[in-house]
Amino acid sequence: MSRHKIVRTMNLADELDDFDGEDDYYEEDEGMSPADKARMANSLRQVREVIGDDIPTLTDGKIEETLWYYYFDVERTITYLLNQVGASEKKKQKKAAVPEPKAREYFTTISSISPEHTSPGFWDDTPFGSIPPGRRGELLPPPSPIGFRMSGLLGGSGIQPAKTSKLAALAKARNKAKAEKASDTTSSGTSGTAVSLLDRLSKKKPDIPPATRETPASAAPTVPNISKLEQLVEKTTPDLPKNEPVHNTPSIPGPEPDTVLKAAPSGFAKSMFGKRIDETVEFKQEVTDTELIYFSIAPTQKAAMKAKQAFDVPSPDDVVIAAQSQSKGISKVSKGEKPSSSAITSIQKGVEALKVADTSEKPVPAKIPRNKLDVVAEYEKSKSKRKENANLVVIGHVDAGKSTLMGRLLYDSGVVDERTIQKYKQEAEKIGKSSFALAWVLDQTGEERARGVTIDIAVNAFETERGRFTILDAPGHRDFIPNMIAGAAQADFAVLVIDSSPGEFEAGFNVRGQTKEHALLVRSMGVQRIIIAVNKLDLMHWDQERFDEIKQQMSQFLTTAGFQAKNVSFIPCSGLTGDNIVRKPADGLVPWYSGPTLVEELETAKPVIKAIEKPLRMTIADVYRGGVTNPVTISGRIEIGNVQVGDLLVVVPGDEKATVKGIEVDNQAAEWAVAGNNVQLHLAGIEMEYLKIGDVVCRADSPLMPLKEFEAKILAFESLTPMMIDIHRGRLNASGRITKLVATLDKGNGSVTKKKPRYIGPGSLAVVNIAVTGAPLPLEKGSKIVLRADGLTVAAGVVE
Ligand SMILES: Nc1nc2c(ncn2[C@@H]2O[C@H](COP(=O)(O)OP(=O)(O)OP(=O)(O)O)[C@@H](O)[C@H]2O)c(=O)[nH]1
Repeated sequence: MSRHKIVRTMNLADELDDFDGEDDYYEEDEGMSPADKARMANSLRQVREVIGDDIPTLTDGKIEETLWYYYFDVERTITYLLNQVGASEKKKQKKAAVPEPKAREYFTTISSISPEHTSPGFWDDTPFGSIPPGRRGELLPPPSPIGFRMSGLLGGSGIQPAKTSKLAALAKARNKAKAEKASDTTSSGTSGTAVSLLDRLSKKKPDIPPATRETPASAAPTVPNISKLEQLVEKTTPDLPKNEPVHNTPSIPGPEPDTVLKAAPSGFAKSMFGKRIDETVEFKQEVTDTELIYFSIAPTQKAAMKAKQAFDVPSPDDVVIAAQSQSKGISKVSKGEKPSSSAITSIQKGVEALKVADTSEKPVPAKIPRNKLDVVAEYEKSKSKRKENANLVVIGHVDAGKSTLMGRLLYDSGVVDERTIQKYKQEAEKIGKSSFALAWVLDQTGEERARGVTIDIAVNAFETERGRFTILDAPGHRDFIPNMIAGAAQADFAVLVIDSSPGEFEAGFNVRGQTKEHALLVRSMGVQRIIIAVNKLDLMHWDQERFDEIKQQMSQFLTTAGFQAKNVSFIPCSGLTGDNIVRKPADGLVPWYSGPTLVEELETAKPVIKAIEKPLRMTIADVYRGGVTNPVTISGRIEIGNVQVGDLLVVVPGDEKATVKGIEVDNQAAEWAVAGNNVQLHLAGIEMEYLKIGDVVCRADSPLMPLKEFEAKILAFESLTPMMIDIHRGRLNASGRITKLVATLDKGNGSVTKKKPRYIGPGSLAVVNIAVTGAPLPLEKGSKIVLRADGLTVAAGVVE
């Protein structure tokens, strides 16, 4: 799988180390960067100007901590402090008059605090995020918690636990259950805790057995280094004929030159999807001209070159897709052949259909009953008449401006009208969040609006002359990563939004930020094309240096994360002002930029070719009652295959069947739909309770067989041991356990480097055995999965 080219030929840990720079990691321990400090001083002054001495006990430290929590958002900090801390002061004063038992206890604690620590200088000697243990228990509980993590922020004692969203509460409950299970596990000799790769890098590296230790990389290469390397790679990589695709089966006529891929699967691809060599073999490295250069340059440069080279060849996904496109030609040739269906059970056929990377086998042509349409032929006929649909997932660190940017895009492209925006503005002003009016186009729930964060994926669509785009606005907050994974699983490409304002890019890019995790995740889910929207440049007076600085750091990281340079582009923009989103910036505003707007860039991104001939697979994203005529409706994106009115479907897990009564593609009634379409299927003959979000619908004659236990080839992002995990596949999210570490594999050729390892290090490719805790899951060979533990994404991989 191409996504795992992330670390195809390199040590991911070392690469992250290189590109983060040591400073990033020590930053966590040593406090804020100079830029953060300057921003903090400025923001503190602004807050003080507004609040003055209204809240006598409000220390600069508390303001600073709140500012830090809100990433220097002065408006939100003031709102919070006035509403919450101010209110608590008043309550405290009232309570002091008639102390109740609880309040007395509370004041006893306070009175025991040494005088120097109760003064406004309480925080003066305290670095952010590093409260001396002696002072921790002495902080005031938040009187009226405002939501997730607030009690943590203000050192809440738990007297009044923070209100959490349903999602957060669920996550909390799950984590608690997981922790309990993990402690059971630990007592039986296995560790349930994932050691964060980033933590590992930020601190002392643990002792790694010599056999698995990899060469540490040196300092981060600079952009000039990269471009020199790119030139070297270009010089030394044999030229592939630009319009001549290289296929595994060269005799089969291929698809259009611009839609096919240009080389055989890479070594890592073969490792990820090919057969495992079950012997511990000696790995003889093929030495090419390019390899020879590697040996004469620094390890980091070598890694960067390898990454570039790795992603300049087609991914295994691409190879499969190309082969699948070819299969149209094959089916024409072999139409007269007798299908061997009698010998193969329908389940096997389903699994066979998803067989990855074996493109030499001729697929058995689907038998089309007399009264049924040949959907593939219909699709071919209709192609020229309809606009291609592409799904784009919008990702990025919390508050980077994703929703605002997409709200702006929908507004400026006419999807949302002036009246609606005005209404949102007024409503937002009422609750003191006027700057969020555009974001409200996407953040529709009360909770999202009140908290100013996106929780679930918002789906919207807009059209340009060239194409139709479905936007999946993913939440940036780390608590909602599972929702973000669900969005990424349905995406053709990604828009990564970066906040360019001082300290914000750094906050998103460092260890705790979501910029890197999101980028790695979307790549892991198979997304190849990424557009970086360098946002909020209005706050930076459209400073070219800042844009270049972000571009340089991001390019280096994205190359390491497995994106080919040609699939990465950077757009300077401001979602709030709308400059360079749909319309060009005003004359003279950005003199140094003459490139495309964000929408123009989106139009150049081609949707991924889908396997439409294969048996149907669609994960249910939503289930609802559609009225008298359409009693039960499911929605989702068809991942593989096609569907037509009259098809008999089966819902997996389980064997409940339903007939397709009607289809809507992009809200338009249709007779059929193919992979890549966002659809609503109106079903007959099934009750709603048999349809669950995350279930997979298949054609009844080609179902998949749910799995209770399976082997997966995974790329570890964190250290893994036999441990409790959450298994994610799009909307599906279930708990399970890594029961066995089967082997670690060589990333170059897939051979086993170590059988039954004691642990799997970050950046390693490995085979593990996974047992599902509850009911079997609708997974099959080739299903892409993400594994999470303790709130971290610990691995991504593919079911073997
Ligand atoms: N000056 C300026 N502010 C912006 C811009 N884009 C967004 N903002 C502000 O940044 C804040 C956060 O914006 P959102 O759009 O909610 O951010 P988000 O990334 O969608 O947030 P989550 O979905 O919760 O992660 C709001 O106050 C916006 O008004 C911009 O281009 N310029």
